Amino acid sequence: MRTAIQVQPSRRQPLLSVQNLTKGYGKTIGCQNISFDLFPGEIIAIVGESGSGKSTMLNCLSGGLMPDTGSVVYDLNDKGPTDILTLSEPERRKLMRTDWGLVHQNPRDGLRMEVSAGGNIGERPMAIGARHYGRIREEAQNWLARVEIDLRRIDHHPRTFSGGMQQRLQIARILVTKPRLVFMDEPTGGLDVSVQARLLDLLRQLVQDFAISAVIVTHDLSVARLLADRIIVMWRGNIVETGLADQVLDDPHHAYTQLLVSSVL
Ligand SMILES: Nc1ncnc2c1ncn2[C@@H]1O[C@H](COP(=O)(O)OP(=O)(O)OP(=O)(O)O)[C@@H](O)[C@H]1O
Repeated sequence: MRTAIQVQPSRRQPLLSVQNLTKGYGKTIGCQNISFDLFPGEIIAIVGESGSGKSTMLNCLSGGLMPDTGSVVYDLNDKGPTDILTLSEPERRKLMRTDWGLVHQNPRDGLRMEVSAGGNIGERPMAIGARHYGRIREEAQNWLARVEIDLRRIDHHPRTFSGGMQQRLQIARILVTKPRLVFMDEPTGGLDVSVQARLLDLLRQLVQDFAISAVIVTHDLSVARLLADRIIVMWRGNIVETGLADQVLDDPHHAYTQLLVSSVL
């Protein structure tokens, strides 16, 4: 597990504060009364079985879905704590391009498949004003090296890459602008076990190097153990347990968490 920044939470301002987030689909509960704070540099994993409400919650946080009730207060660089649900669509899009990033489970949803690997990495810097071609290309090369992709592939399209390479490229595409908050939806899902292990090592290194805060949705408890400082367990749309990652995994209190942990063992 990563070492959390050792500052008393009560003295720190949360980077993200989620209060009473609820989203239903007709009579079906998506997620209900979700509240938690995420502090700067912290990684939270949201775990739970299929249908427990993880994606609904992540989509409400990252702007893909409008919740029925609740607030998502983010400490904006220029304005300070602001409920992002009150931002206009262009303001939200700008936030997603700059201070936030979203890593999709399927890299095809996060990459532009008809654009070269270098072009994929250069897009976010260009969107926030980078114009010098040589510097953008150099930055793309640096990021390809960081995510262990052969620099000779810089002009190749991601569709010619393996699944693991595509996922690493998607991560480079997001992290190049050093977002303060990254949402990840099953970042290692759909990959072979050995490819998953390599990706997890890489992710752990990158979040440490760049002091990134992240909310990671995963049904894989080993991903949560390796990357997260804290774990939130969801069941039937509700949070049933939350705590330090090792605590939750080694000494689960709620019967559902106990079942989840024992099913992996
Ligand atoms: N678009 C939708 N329309 C109707 N019901 C939905 C929709 N999306 C999700 N649900 C329901 O909301 C509940 C939570 O689903 P959600 O996809 O958020 O769970 P999850 O934990 O992310 O599952 P998975 O890991 O399979 O993605 C489930 O009962 C699901 O059937």
